[in-house]
Amino acid sequence: MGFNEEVLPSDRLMSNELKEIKENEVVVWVDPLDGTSEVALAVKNKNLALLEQVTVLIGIAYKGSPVAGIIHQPYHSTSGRTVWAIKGCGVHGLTPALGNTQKVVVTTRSHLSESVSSALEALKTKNLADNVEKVGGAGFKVLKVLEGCAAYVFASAGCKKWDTCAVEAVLTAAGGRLTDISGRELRYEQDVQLNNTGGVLATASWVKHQDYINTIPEEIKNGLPEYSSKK
Ligand SMILES: Nc1ncnc2c1ncn2[C@@H]1O[C@H](COP(=O)(O)O)[C@@H](OP(=O)(O)O)[C@H]1O
Ligand SMILES: [Mg+2]
Repeated sequence: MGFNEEVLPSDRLMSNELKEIKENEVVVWVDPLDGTSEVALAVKNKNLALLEQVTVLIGIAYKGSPVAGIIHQPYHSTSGRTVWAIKGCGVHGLTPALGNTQKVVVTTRSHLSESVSSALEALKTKNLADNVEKVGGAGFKVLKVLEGCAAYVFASAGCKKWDTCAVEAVLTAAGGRLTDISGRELRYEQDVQLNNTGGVLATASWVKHQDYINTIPEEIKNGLPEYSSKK
């Protein structure tokens, strides 16, 4: 990727801050097919409804933080939809829910583990999860959070930076938050470790992120260490 230096510096409308961005400070994280297991299952079982859970994710990080994201959902309704956000410019393609009568928590359908189940049980006891829905894909789960679910909880280590960069940008623009399950920020520099080893916790704007962090038991958090942000 490069900048067209003949165009950008000559654009008088562009702020100095934007002109000063260096190429190596920008990283684009792409997941061309999020919800891979769901695609496989949809084909195997001829269950085309599962294709709704498939998304294409493009996230842009600047100095390690997500600043823009695109979540494209090709099989939404009849013609698909594209939900996107740029830091400071709001969310487009969907109107984020401002609350809900129930706190529905979404989690993995195909990568369940003991730590994921235990974290969900703990949240239920503190009324932070009235119901749990198991669905595929990081993109689809964050769309569910934007549309009225309270949180996306994945207390396990398999999720990657390309699963979370775009969705974090969109969720943050909607007033929500995405961290690991211990509340640590996820980093997106180009030489960062690829796995989100500390798990994923994404919450809607209308619930308290810290309540979810405080409720997930310490032994689960300690079982998911975040290694050095550099390889
Ligand atoms: N145990 C595991 N092994 C491999 N990938 C995993 C994993 N757990 C989570 N993931 C990753 O997290 C993403 C969301 O998982 P899930 O749908 O189970 O919530 C998956 O995206 P993909 O569907 O693009 O592979 C996959 O990259
Ligand atoms: Mg993925």
